[in-house]
Amino acid sequence: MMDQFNLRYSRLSKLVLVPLIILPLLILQIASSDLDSDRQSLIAFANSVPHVRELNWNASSSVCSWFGVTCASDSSRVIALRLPGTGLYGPIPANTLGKLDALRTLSLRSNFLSENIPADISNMTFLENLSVQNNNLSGNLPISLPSSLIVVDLSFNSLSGQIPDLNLPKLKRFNISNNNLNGSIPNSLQKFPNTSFAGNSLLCGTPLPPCSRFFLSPSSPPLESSPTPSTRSSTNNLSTGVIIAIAAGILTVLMLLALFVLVCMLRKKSNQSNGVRRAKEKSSNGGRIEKAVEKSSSGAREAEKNKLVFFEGCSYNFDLEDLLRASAEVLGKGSYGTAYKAVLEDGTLVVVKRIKDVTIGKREFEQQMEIIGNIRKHPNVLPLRAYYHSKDEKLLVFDHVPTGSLGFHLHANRESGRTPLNWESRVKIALGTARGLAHIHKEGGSKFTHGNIKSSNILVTQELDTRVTDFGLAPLMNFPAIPRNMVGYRAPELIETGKSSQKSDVYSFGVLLLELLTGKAAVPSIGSEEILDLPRWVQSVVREEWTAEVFDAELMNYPKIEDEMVHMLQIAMACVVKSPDQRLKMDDVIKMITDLGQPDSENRPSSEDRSKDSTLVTSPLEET
Ligand SMILES: Nc1ncnc2c1ncn2[C@@H]1O[C@H](COP(=O)(O)OP(=O)(O)OP(=O)(O)O)[C@@H](O)[C@H]1O
Repeated sequence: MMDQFNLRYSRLSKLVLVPLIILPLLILQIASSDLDSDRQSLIAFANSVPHVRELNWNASSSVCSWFGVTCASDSSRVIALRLPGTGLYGPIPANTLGKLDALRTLSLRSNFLSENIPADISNMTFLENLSVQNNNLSGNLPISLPSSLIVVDLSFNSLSGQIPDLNLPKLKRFNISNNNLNGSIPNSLQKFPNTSFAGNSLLCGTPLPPCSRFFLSPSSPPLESSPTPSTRSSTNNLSTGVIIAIAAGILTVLMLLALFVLVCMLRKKSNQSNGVRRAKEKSSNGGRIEKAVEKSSSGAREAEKNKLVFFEGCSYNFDLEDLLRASAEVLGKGSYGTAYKAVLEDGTLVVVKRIKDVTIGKREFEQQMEIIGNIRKHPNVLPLRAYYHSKDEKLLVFDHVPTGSLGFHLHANRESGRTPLNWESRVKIALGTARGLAHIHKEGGSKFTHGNIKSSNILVTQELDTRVTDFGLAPLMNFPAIPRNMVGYRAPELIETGKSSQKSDVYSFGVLLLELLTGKAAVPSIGSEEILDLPRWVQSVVREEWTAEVFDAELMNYPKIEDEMVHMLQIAMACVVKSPDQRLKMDDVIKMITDLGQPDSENRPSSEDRSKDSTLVTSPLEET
């Protein structure tokens, strides 16, 4: 009896107890293998995507404690990955992040990620928040995104093609502004404001202006492609009288247009001659600036026939004779000629640039001077005060900035215990330069370029206010008009074609930012190391993960600036992207530098946010 009971008991215990013990173990094992697979995916991602900031994803520590990683409360899966502003470079490889199929939040904003958004993102069937704004992502949008998405931010990338009719029923926030998208906005996304789509010049339809027939919404009814029979017949039935009337109308409009253009041209010409004040001509020789001018030419004799041309708003009261009598000290020899500090007899101090190798004629020279001189006043731009043109001499007159150039402050006397340019000053100079350059671009017109952005052309006042100088001179020389002294600042397409553009100016500006960050010169100069290709050098250092070596040793003593430096590095690298169209625009640069160091809850989590309890799951609407 007892034996029978024992037998039954042992069978029962096998039936009940074994599953009771084994099942949880099995569940645990499955859970741990899921977490292990998440770990593998993250490691594969980190191994194939270079990054400026170290991630500290050690195989020995728990994946749930890794930087930027958040796990579910039972530590079974990775549910959030937040790596904003980490300096991630290059494409997001397929089969890495796409395998994190329990992810709810993916935030990779403000990096340098490029190429397509991988299609396997659609495997993340729980994804609620996708924030990849401020990268260089390109190509078409994936045709399907997880239907669980609540927040999608893809703004400030280079995405192109049409927006597919995505099935995102839960979507509450959507931003795809500032890309290269075209076509019409699908019906399902038309409920979002126009700021969600702005900055895509070829995008149309509600909430943007209506589409032409070439850009139909994937979900809107097709437009009639051919005229209706009634319109066709009415066209065919136009009487000869009507046709003659239309022809006469067109002819009148054309004549009026021609008249209008003629009047405009005459007006412009008279404005130009009124826009300048010509200085009184005197005829006297001898003076030290004149000696510099006279050496090789009959400049002084020519001067008698020519005039010093001042621009409006200039308060100088001297003439060519005064200038020629001024004492002169050479400031330096540049790509366009020699710059002198000239002290006039009444004590007025100016800088005179003697331009050589001008290959264009007088009229073209004057036209270019008019464009430069008429750029309106701006606190960050050094205005051209006057110019002089004769057969043998070409002179430009500027205000003197006694405190010298950024190049001087950054590179001179490094070894001799000087007071280094601190981080705050560097940010102020970067911002001033960006503002000055943006103003020059706007005022000069879309074809007008600075053409010679480099640290010796960024003058810095006592108060660290920036004055951008030496702009618009490249067209005075014939093709290829690339200043010799700007080797390390030249954009790849400028080297190739010899033509500067506003985009090649952005590239040079990016190199200037790298110069501010690294303290290394982009042109060979006395007392500085010869690193001529700063973008390439920085990229190689970042790739090898020697991040700390990128930054100027002089900056290392300032506390709590690492975040700002990394962010500035990102701005710089987004200016020196190889493809001109993918470079930042100066207005965006200004905004980004202005935002530097501001607590940016919308765009940047603070370090406290990053170290939050890994089990804390916040609403995706709050955690972009
Ligand atoms: N208005 C100014 N006030 C004070 N220093 C100036 C002024 N303009 C130029 N300089 C300084 O004079 C030196 C020579 O200037 P210059 O513009 O001729 O040559 P560069 O800047 O070295 O090269 P590039 O001619 O290619 O621009 C530079 O160190 C420059 O910073």
